[in-house]
Formats: sequence, structure tokens, C-alpha cells
Amino acid sequence: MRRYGKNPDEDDIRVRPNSRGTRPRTSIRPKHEDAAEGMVLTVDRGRLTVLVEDREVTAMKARELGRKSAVVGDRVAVVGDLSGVKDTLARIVRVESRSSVLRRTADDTDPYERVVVANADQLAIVTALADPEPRPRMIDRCLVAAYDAGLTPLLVLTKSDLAPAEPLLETYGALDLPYVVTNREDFLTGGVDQIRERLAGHVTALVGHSGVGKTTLVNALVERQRTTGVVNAVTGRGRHTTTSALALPLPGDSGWVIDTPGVRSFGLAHIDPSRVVQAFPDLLPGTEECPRGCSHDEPDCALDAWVAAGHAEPARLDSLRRLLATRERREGD
Ligand SMILES: Nc1nc2c(ncn2[C@@H]2O[C@H](COP(=O)(O)OP(=O)(O)OP(=O)(O)O)[C@@H](O)[C@H]2O)c(=O)[nH]1
Ligand SMILES: [Zn+2]
Repeated sequence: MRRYGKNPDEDDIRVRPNSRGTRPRTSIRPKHEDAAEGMVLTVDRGRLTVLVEDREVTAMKARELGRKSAVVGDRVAVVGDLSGVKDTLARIVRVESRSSVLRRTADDTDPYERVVVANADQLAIVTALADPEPRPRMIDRCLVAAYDAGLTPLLVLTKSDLAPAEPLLETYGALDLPYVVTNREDFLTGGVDQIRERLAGHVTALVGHSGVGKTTLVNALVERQRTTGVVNAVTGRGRHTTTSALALPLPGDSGWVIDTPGVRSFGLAHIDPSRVVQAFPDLLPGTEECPRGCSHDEPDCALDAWVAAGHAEPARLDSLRRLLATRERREGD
């Protein structure tokens, strides 16, 4: 073994004059030991509402965070005035590492794909059975985004008083998705138990097009903490002023729902097919024979042989390929 230093017997290895440990304390950047932990509930033009214990604290990003963003669902460390009193302002000094991120697509007004929700573990895809008509392609894109981000998808089919759920469920039969079917009458009679069960203990991001009944659903779940389409219960500001996501606690500490009013579609440009396949445990072992970096939709893909050998249903492979194909954007996505 190679040794450094003139005299190998001299134990100079322990002397590290410039190491952190021997540096005078004053030159060490403040570590914000007094910082409190919080969760970002909503973001409005650079002002973030952070839940610290049971107080809603308004905060800004500290300059030292640089370009690093804090988004709804982020766990953050905050310092400064944490009283939550009106017109006080705290500072976010650290964003904890995220267990998941959901990105929305770039659009005309903003050319960058941005993280909109952090740390969710479930994605509820809210679709009306009629008025507006279901859009399977949009559902597929949401599924891909969920699988890629490692979130469990949940189909929430609303307005079952207007149309039956079966035709749509048949389309997704091969995917074996968890789903709930709801309508407004159920909510009025307190029949939200089924969906409450699905949400309990989870941080669930909700996506859906305008008019599908998302607000009606959220209000039923969070016990009318929020007026339909008018007031943001957390900040008291009108919802029309912000397109930020908004985290709302479910009663009895049973989890969170994160509404995403500004999100029309997810960024799928950087989806990794190998991550999406993770959601297909019956197909996954079949990919071992695939060429490196296989798109799973090319002539050399080993999944065709896997299915032909009877290891998985052809419909499952069709579903996987249909989902992967939604990565290419089309008009209307
Ligand atoms: N028939 C029927 N209509 C419903 C149901 N749930 C909601 N609606 C109606 O559908 C419309 C849209 O409901 P919202 O809850 O505002 O839908 P949203 O998805 O939040 O839409 P935006 O507020 O535009 O984002 C409203 O007129 C609701 O009254 C339902 O179960 N059945
Ligand atoms: Zn393949």
C-alpha cells in the first residue's frame, strides 16, 4: 500500500489543519439549529403558507436557497417569526429531500416543466363519467405520470348519476386500477366513506379537468372548509387569484389531499420506460431479456416473447404500450 509523508511511522494522518472540526466555530455557516419543521400548504407569487405545528405561517424562501424551489407538500425548515400573526414573515432555510415529485407540463405562458407537488404517495385522477365526457388519453397520461413518480394511482369517477362507470372501467380492466365511483347525492347523504378509506393515511394529489366535480368532492371530504370555486380556506384569498396547488388536511389527521387547480397535464418528456414497467409486476421479469435502454415498444423488446410464452396477458402488454405511447404529446394534451 502506498503511504504518504516522509516518515511512515509519523502518525500525521490525523492532522487535518483545514478540516471542519478544527476550524474556528465562528466561520461555520449558521446551521439554523433553531429552525422549525413545517409543510408547505400553498404558494402564491413567492409567498408560501407553511404549516408549523398548528399555525399557518407566511414565509419566503431565504436567499441562501438560491434557485431551489419549495413547492406544495415540501417539508421545510423555517426560521424567523413563526407566530402566524397577520403581516409577519418567516424564512424557509431548507427544503428536505423529497420522496416524490409531480411535474406539470410546460405551457404557453411558462416554457418550463415545474414540480407542482412534492411528497405525495397517491394520485387521484378525477374524471366525470359524463358532462364533461371522460378523456381516456388524459387518464393515460396521468397514469404514466403517477407510475413514473412512484405514486399509486386512484381513479375517482364522479357524476355516476349521469352515466354508468362500467364502460370506462372496462377500458382499464387490464390495468386492475384501484377506483371509486362517486356522485353528489352520495356526498349529501354522507356517503364518502369509500373514498375516505382510500385516502386515509396518504398524501393524495388530485388532478382533473375543470368541471369534473373536484371542488364538490374536496368540499365533501374536508368538511366544507372551502366554498366551491370561491375561497381558499387556508389563506382566505380567492382561488381565482392563484393556480397553485393547495394542501388540505383530512379530518382526524387521516391524511392530506392536494388539489392542483392549475395543472392540466403532466410533463412526460423525461419519463423512463423502465420506471413505468415497475407498475406491471407480471411483465417486469420479462424485461430482463430486453436490450439495454429498451423502449419496450421496439422489435427487439423481449416482452412479446414473454407474453407469447404465456407469462402474462396480452392485454397487459397492450396497456403498457398504450401508456408509454402517450409520452408523445398531441394537440389537446
Ligand atoms: N350531475 C352531477 N353534477 C355534479 C356532481 N358533482 C358536481 N357536479 C356539478 O358539476 C359542476 C362542476 O363541479 P365542481 O365541483 O365545481 O367541479 P371542478 O372540477 O372543481 O371544476 P372547476 O371548479 O371548474 O375546477 C358543478 O355544476 C357541480 O354542481 C355529480 O355528482 N353529479
Ligand atoms: Zn423491452
